[in-house]
Order: sequence, then structure tokens, then C-alpha cells
Amino acid sequence: MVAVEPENFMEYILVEHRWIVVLTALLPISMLWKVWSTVRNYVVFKLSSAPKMHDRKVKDVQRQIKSWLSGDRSTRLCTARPTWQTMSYRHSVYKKTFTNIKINFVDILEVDTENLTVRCEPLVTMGQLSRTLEPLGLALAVVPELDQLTVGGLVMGTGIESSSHIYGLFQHICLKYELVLADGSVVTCSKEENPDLFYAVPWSYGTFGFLTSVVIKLVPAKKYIRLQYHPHNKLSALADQFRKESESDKPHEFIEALLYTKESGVLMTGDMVDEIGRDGKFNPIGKWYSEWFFTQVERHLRNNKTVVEYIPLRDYYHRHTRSLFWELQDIIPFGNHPIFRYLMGWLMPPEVSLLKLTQPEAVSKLYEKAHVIQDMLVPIVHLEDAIDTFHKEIEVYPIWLCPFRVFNHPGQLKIKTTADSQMFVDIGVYGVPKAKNYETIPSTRRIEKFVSEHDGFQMLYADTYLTRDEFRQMFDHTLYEKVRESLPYCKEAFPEIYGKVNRSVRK
Ligand SMILES: Cc1cc2nc3c(=O)[nH]c(=O)nc-3n(C[C@H](O)[C@H](O)[C@H](O)COP(=O)(O)OP(=O)(O)OC[C@H]3O[C@@H](n4cnc5c(N)ncnc54)[C@H](O)[C@@H]3O)c2cc1C
Ligand SMILES: NC(=O)C1=CN([C@@H]2O[C@H](COP(=O)(O)OP(=O)(O)OC[C@H]3O[C@@H](n4cnc5c(N)ncnc54)[C@H](OP(=O)(O)O)[C@@H]3O)[C@@H](O)[C@H]2O)C=CC1
Ligand SMILES: CC(C)=CCC[C@@H](C)[C@H]1CC[C@H]2C3=C(CC[C@]12C)[C@@]1(C)CC[C@H](O)C[C@@H]1CC3
Repeated sequence: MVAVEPENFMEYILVEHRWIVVLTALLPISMLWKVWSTVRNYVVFKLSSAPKMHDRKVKDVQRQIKSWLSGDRSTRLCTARPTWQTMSYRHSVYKKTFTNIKINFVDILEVDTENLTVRCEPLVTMGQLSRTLEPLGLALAVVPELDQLTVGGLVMGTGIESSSHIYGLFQHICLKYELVLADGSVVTCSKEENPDLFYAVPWSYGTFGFLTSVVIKLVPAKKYIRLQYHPHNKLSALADQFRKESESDKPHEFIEALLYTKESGVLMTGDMVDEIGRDGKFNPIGKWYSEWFFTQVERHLRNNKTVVEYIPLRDYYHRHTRSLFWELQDIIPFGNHPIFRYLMGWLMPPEVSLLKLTQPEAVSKLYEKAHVIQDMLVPIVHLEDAIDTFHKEIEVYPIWLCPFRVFNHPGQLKIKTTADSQMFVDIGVYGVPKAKNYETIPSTRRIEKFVSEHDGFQMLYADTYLTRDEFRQMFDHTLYEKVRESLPYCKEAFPEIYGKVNRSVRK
């Protein structure tokens, strides 16, 4: 294990007992923030004032860009969203040198219950959407599970969830984008209108223009998820069932798996239902006193029995939010203790933004040396090989496995098949590596090499150590470059994607 020596008493407290700051300051502030934003969003949605304000806000973005155009254009452009607020793991240093364009687009604009679509602004969060849509009996087809993820970030980056084996990534459920481009014009794009731009926007990290609204596909929702837990003690058996369920002609609506050791884990298959059946018990996992989801799942592995549970819909969607997958156990070691849960569970979790904002230098160094946060996306056929490699190089458990479909569309995610789509798996590793030979850069580089050689992709909210050439091999830049060439001032205003995600611009 790598140790990082704190330099003074304060740093020692912040590194070794970070929970003190989290409990006394971050949790109460987070709660105030949640209450305020929930009430504010509810009122704005009920008053329907957001659509009227939207055009005015778009004009304000155009005004800011025109002011940049009329200057010497010596700086590039990025959003003014402070880097501590984002879910990307590090702070983006370019925010300090680029011209920051204010995009206060925080509202849901319209829910079309007939055509099953929602039009919303880019700073709308997943929590805000699921809260608004649930009473209408609707849900996004893909709900990336952390409450604070934003529509804009998920479009410009990427989003994935346990329904992605049917619907694909977040980009695949987006029907239309509205953007303000570097020449100050407003464009909309969809499969039919400006298709090149439409297909190039996902994974572009804000390097074509500023997203101002998105139309997203909805699905009818029911009250509960009937979730079936299938424990396995052999990786090959788990992987076979995982592939079979994901690629089935009539798949379950939700599929994910958690691995607790290299050979053992629990596969979960779920479907929406309106009634609680007699074949399983009701489990409201989102209640403040409930045990963290990943430890509940581990119990099913220990009991080694296939069981069914009925989980309220929103509790299921945000099942990994209260424990930030399993990341909170390192920050509040007693966070899952029953006494803590009953007394303080209602304050959980602290906002990721505040954790980022208050992260001391020593914690950053510790995370840099002895903590992995990565999601690697590989074709599902390579699942076992990938787990072997991750075990050898990192050895972090639990591992999150989420199947997803990549459609054969133009854009940065080129799949090597002529079929309509290809099934992939997201392998998410978050935690302290136990592999003896673990060293951040060489180990991550070897994992990246494995992923590239197996026609996979790296999620770019995490640290990437790919060189520019390797990056361009992993992500097809053909359409991306064609569109950048065609848009006036685009190359002057925005760096290429690598310029926003490589390690040297993220501290
Ligand atoms: C403790 C704390 C935690 C935070 N955590 C997060 C976080 O986790 N994630 C995150 O994204 N942000 C976070 N923020 C910051 C927040 O996103 C920004 O302050 C944001 O700009 C404010 O959004 P708001 O909804 O509070 O809007 P407001 O404060 O109401 O408005 C901001 C501006 O936009 C205008 N405006 C707002 N809504 C509309 C509308 N519908 N039509 C027209 N104009 C409008 C207002 O007039 C105002 O000028 C946090 C802030 C604090 C203090
Ligand atoms: N389950 C999942 O799918 C999960 C996904 N993630 C990842 O988290 C990230 C999303 O986090 P979030 O905090 O929401 O987003 P961020 O603020 O981190 O934004 C991500 C990128 O999108 C750009 N962007 C965001 N909004 C706009 C806009 N309106 N116009 C132009 N560009 C924009 C940002 O540009 P700029 O730098 O200029 O601000 C930035 O480069 C994604 O990368 C996603 O892959 C993380 C956890 C879970
Ligand atoms: C499901 C997918 C695709 C990804 C999940 C990723 C999350 C586990 C991470 C996204 C942002 C991460 C951050 C942290 C933990 C792991 C994430 C939530 C911290 C809270 C860890 C503690 C640091 O001090 C701040 C980090 C901010 C980002």
C-alpha cells in the first residue's frame, strides 16, 4: 500500500479523519442545497416559466459569444460551470485560461406525454428528472444513477445505466440538440436535420458549441422494479448468464452485476411492475435507514440463493447514489452502521461537488497514488479476459458490470462490425488497488492498452494516460473533423477533444 505523509496536524485530520469535516460541514450544507434546489425546481416547473425564459437565456449565450468574436479571439471558450461542481474526477485547468461562457440552463422545459419526450436544459440533473417524471408515470429510457449527473455532461461525455443493453448509451436516447455555435448562431440537429453534427456531438466534450437544450426519449414507468438476484461462485458461469441475458431476444429491462472477488458475484435482472408479487419481499432501499445497496447485494452472495425483491422505482434508479457506489466507505467508514444510518442517514450522501471543493492537496495525492476510478468499455465477448487483466493490474472489488449496446451510428464510437449494433460491457473499478505491482501510470497504461487492443473505449470523466495518437486510434475522428472544418470559427474557439480530457489539463 502506498502511504502519503500529511505535512501538518490539519492535513492529518483531513486525510485520516475526513469524516469529521464531512459530518459537521458538508452533510448539512448538502442537505440545505438539496432542499433549496428541489423546492426551486418544483416551483419553476409548476409555474411553467422556464420555456419563456429559455429564449432569453439562449440570446444571452449568443451575446457572450459575439462579444468574444468582436475581440482579439486570443482565448478559447468553455462553459463557466465551476470545475468543482462537475462529476469529472479532476479539476479542469483550462477553465482558468479560457473565456468562460455562462450557461444558467437549469430547467425542464416541456414534458410531452403523448410523444413520450422531455425537452430540458443542459444543467438539469438526473435526480431532478426522475423526481419530476415519476408522478407522471414516466422515466428516461436510460437514467445514469448518480443524482447529480447533468444532461449536458452526459451528452457531451457519455452516460450509461442498467437499461443500456436495450436502449444504448445516454446519447442513443437523445433525439434533438439545440446548440449555440462559435459564430453565435443557434442550430438544432437530429437524425434528419444536420445529421453530421447530431452524430458528432456525443463524446465531443463541448468542442462544437454550447448545448442549450436536448429532447430526450421517455418510456412509460411503473411503480416498482422486480429485481432478481442470481449469486455465482464461478466467473465463467456468471459471464455466460450475463451475456445470455444481455443478448436475449426478450431481455429483462435492467441488467447489472457486482463482482466481489475474481470468481464470485451477483447478477441482477429487473423489470418494472405495478404490484408487489408474492414471490419476494418489498425492499425500499432508498430509505435513510436502509443498508447501502452494494452490501445488501453481497449478502445475497453469501446466502447463495436466487431471490426476488420489489424495489420502488426511484430507489432503484438511484441505488448507487447514497454510497456513491462504494466510494463513501473510504470517506465515512461507519456510514453503513445501523446507528449512523438511523441518526444521520437522511443527510446522505454529501454532494460530490462539495467533496471535490474541499479536497485537500494531501487527499488528492493519496487518490493519485493509491486509488483507482475508471470505467472501461469492452465488447462483451472479452469479459473474462478483461476481468483477468483488471485483477492482475489493479485488484479492486466490488467491480461494477453493466452491459450496453453500441449502435452502428456515425461518430466517435466506431464499432468493428457491420451489424446494427454490438453488445459491450462497462467494467467500473472504484477503490484502493490491492495488486502488489500497482503503480498508477504504468498499470493504467497497461489497462488502456488492453482496452484499445480489444476494440474498447475508456470513459473520459476519469484519468486517461493515452497519448494523442492512441486517443485518436481509440475514438474515430473522421466525422468529428469533417464537422469541425465545416463550422465557422469552431477550431479557433474550441480545442480538440484530447485538449480537454488529457491528464495535463486535469489536475
Ligand atoms: C452548497 C452548494 C452546493 C452546490 N452544489 C451543486 C451541485 O451539486 N451541482 C450543481 O450543478 N450546482 C451546484 N451548486 C451551484 C449551482 O448550480 C449554481 O449556483 C447555479 O448557478 C444556481 O442554480 P440555481 O438553480 O440555484 O439558480 P438560481 O440561483 O435561482 O439562479 C441562477 C441565475 O440563473 C437565473 N435563472 C435561474 N433559473 C432561471 C430560469 N428558469 N429562467 C431564467 N433565469 C433563471 C437566475 O435569475 C440567476 O441569475 C451548488 C451551490 C451551492 C451553494
Ligand atoms: N453512469 C454514468 O454514466 C456516469 C457518467 N459519468 C461521467 O460524468 C460526466 C458528466 O458529469 P457532469 O458533471 O454532468 O458534466 P461536466 O460538467 O463534467 O461536463 C462534461 C463535459 O461536457 C461539457 N459540457 C457540459 N455541458 C455543456 C454544455 N451545455 N455545452 C457544451 N459543453 C458542455 C463540459 O464542457 P466544459 O469543460 O466546457 O465545461 C465538459 O467537457 C460525463 O463525462 C460522464 O461520462 C460519471 C459517473 C457516472
Ligand atoms: C457508473 C459510472 C460510469 C461511473 C461511476 C463513477 C463514480 C464512482 C465516480 C464519478 C466521480 C467520482 C468522484 C469521487 C468518487 C467516485 C466518483 C463518484 C470522489 C467523491 C472521491 C473522493 C474525492 O475526494 C472527490 C471525488 C469526486 C469525484
